[in-house]
Amino acid sequence: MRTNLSVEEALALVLAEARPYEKTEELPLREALHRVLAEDLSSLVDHPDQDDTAVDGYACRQEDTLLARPEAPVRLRVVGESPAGRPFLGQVGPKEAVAVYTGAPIPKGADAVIRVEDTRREGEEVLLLAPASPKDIRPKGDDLKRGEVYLKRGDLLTPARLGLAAAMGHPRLRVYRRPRVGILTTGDEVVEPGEPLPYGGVYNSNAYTLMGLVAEAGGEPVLLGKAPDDREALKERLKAEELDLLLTSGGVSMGEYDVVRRVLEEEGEVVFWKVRQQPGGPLLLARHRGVPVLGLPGNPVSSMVTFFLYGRPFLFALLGRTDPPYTRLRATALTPFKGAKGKKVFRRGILSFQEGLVVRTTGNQSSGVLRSMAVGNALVVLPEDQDKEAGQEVEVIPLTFVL
Ligand SMILES: Nc1nc2c(c(=O)[nH]1)N[C@H]1C(S)=C(S)[C@@H](COP(=O)(O)OP(=O)(O)OC[C@H]3O[C@@H](n4cnc5c(N)ncnc54)[C@H](O)[C@@H]3O)O[C@H]1N2
Ligand code: MOO
Repeated sequence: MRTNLSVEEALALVLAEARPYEKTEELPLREALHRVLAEDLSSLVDHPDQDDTAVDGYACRQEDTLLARPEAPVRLRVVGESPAGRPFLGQVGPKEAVAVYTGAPIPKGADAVIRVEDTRREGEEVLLLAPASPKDIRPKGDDLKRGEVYLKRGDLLTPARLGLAAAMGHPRLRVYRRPRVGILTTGDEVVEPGEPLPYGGVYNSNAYTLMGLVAEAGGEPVLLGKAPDDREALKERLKAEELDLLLTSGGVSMGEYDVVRRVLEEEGEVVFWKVRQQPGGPLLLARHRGVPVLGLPGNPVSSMVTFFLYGRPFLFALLGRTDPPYTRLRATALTPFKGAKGKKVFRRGILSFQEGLVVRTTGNQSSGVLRSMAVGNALVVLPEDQDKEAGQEVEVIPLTFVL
């Protein structure tokens, strides 16, 4: 077992646990939002499927219209119309025009379009007050070319990408199944909200913060409740759930892991324990029957921060996601931030934009103060042995994308 690792060493070991993940399913478009594509997607069509018009107006031959001016309009005969969805199938000859509507194919023979605002209609004729031009023609394949790959395996299906998949003609998409992430609570003092709080008791908040973070990271949270006192019962429980990652909360500070630790020892191995960081110093990585286990420290802030910094990147790596698990920005500190000797520190801050990015502290930075995570929207990263004063630049990791 390794111990006292740097954040970077610990993250590398966690990511090394991400084995190729092959669990996929096919979903209709309407169910695929925020899932991750499991295959490259190429377009089944050209879009537009032929040259079409980007404006309402008249399609004609440019050479007929070159001299058109408001004082000397050019007169063309309107031989038909081509609304979107009902294309004009004839030919546009010299001195002829076809009324076209945005999205309609350009009829054969025409090579230019004039906007309706630059024309005057007189019965079967149209007067052009300016020359027609090809600039409002969208060439075939301008947006999508048949056979070309526009979405990649590992791409998160955002609303725009879901629309793009639809535009390419795909009714169903092969996506990764959400990795199943077990959340196991430990601690005799921990009780469920709704139960009476015993002397020295604490309500279980970690199960719910972790449930939310797992879902946000694309996983399927599997709430396993509190670790039973009985080793065999815990083994059966874990076997039945077929997990891709197991999170435990609490009981890691002095390596006393009770039932959980003994099950891990009997059926698995501990890869590392303790990282030079705060909060989250006592983080533990283990393996249990091929499933990586992150032993998250019980303090509410520590369990959230360690999941965000290690669990979330693990899930992204597992699915080969093309977007990063989090971003790093630089902001000006509005308040001082205290570092720690020999440890990388992650303070909670409120990040906002005031001519530039600025960040201020959420107040009490104790690992037991969950409010700091609820009020804050970013982690302020302090390298080992470094305090930051107000006015200095700091590294920040946004926790949400709403500032
Ligand atoms: N002698 C030492 N004591 C501690 C050390 C140390 O190095 N030496 N490390 C401290 C650090 S740092 C942390 S973080 C915590 C980690 O503790 P554990 O992972 O062992 O967690 P617990 O002791 O079980 O609980 C800590 C704290 O969190 C509360 N808790 C636990 N589970 C939940 C839950 N599901 N929901 C809400 N709150 C929970 C628990 O009541 C405790 O207050 O250890 C330090 N101690
Ligand atoms: O490292 Mo512990 O996570 O401060 O509270």
